[in-house]
Amino acid sequence: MAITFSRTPEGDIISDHHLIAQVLSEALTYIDFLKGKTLVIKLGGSTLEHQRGVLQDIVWLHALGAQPVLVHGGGPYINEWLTKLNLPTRFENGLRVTDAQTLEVVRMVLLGQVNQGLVLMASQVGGKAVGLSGTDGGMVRAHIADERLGFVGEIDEVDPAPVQAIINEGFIPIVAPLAQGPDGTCLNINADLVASHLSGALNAEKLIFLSNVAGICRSDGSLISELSEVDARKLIEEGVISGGMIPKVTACLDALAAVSRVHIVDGREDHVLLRELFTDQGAGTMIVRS
Ligand SMILES: Nc1ncnc2c1ncn2[C@@H]1O[C@H](COP(=O)(O)OP(=O)(O)O)[C@@H](O)[C@H]1O
Ligand SMILES: CC(=O)N[C@@H](CCC(=O)OP(=O)(O)O)C(=O)O
Repeated sequence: MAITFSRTPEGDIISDHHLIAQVLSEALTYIDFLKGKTLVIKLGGSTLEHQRGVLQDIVWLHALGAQPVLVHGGGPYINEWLTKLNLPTRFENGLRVTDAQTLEVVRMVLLGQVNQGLVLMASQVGGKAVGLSGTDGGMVRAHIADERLGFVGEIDEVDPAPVQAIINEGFIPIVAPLAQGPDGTCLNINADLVASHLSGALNAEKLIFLSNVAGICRSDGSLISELSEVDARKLIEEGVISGGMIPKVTACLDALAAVSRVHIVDGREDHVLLRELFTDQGAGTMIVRS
């Protein structure tokens, strides 16, 4: 193999071999640290078209000894099916207004289409995944908090046992955001909130949101690399954080009670998970306790 040479920003000449050794030694510390640690990764519906690359990284993380748990959304896919069926799409503060007919579509799309598609894709990239939703084993229990939103749940509790059993058997759990209501009904839950509650219940090391933006941005579009709880609430009040970013940031803030590292990163970027987890500089926006 031919060795090529390049210059560092400081002007020093280094070889490819030198670079590879540098990257590996930086990564090895993180690889060692993440062994046996639970990582909850939320893949937004906005980013599902990049699922192959994301799943490849997740399968590698699993092979390296970490315990990744994937929670997925599917908002745009639900919208697409509602349009095909001539049903309306309506959101209030980033949450879907869900009547009985909409709930049927939500269940079919999230479980029948998105969840199963992810499980099959994980297998295509060499992993073994098991798909489930919050209704399985009564994992996510919720109640209707606001009648105006219809069958949308507010989470009461999460029992991590079904996901933990899947992890213990050596599989990667892939979770759809549905919940059991008080009388055994099915409720629609925003996937960001499921990811946040599940990360707390699993005592996860990290919670990472993959979305279709570089991270949280200011009103001029520039990226905020670190955001405190107080500033996050201010940006929501000012309307700088809006739409689907509201439940995401709310979920991040809720998670901070139990999980010390919460990130929002750009799921469209190749290997963003590996960059976030295995390099010193990280990626996207990190939300920190005030
Ligand atoms: N301050 C902000 N910074 C970045 N994105 C924002 C902000 N406010 C609103 N958004 C919107 O939030 C969207 C991400 O939320 P959402 O569409 O629900 O994604 P996902 O499907 O990944 O959960 C972005 O595409 C962007 O349009
Ligand atoms: C109550 C509520 O809003 N549920 C979401 C569930 C899917 C989701 O969260 O998908 P994203 O990650 O793509 O936003 C919905 O019906 O769209």
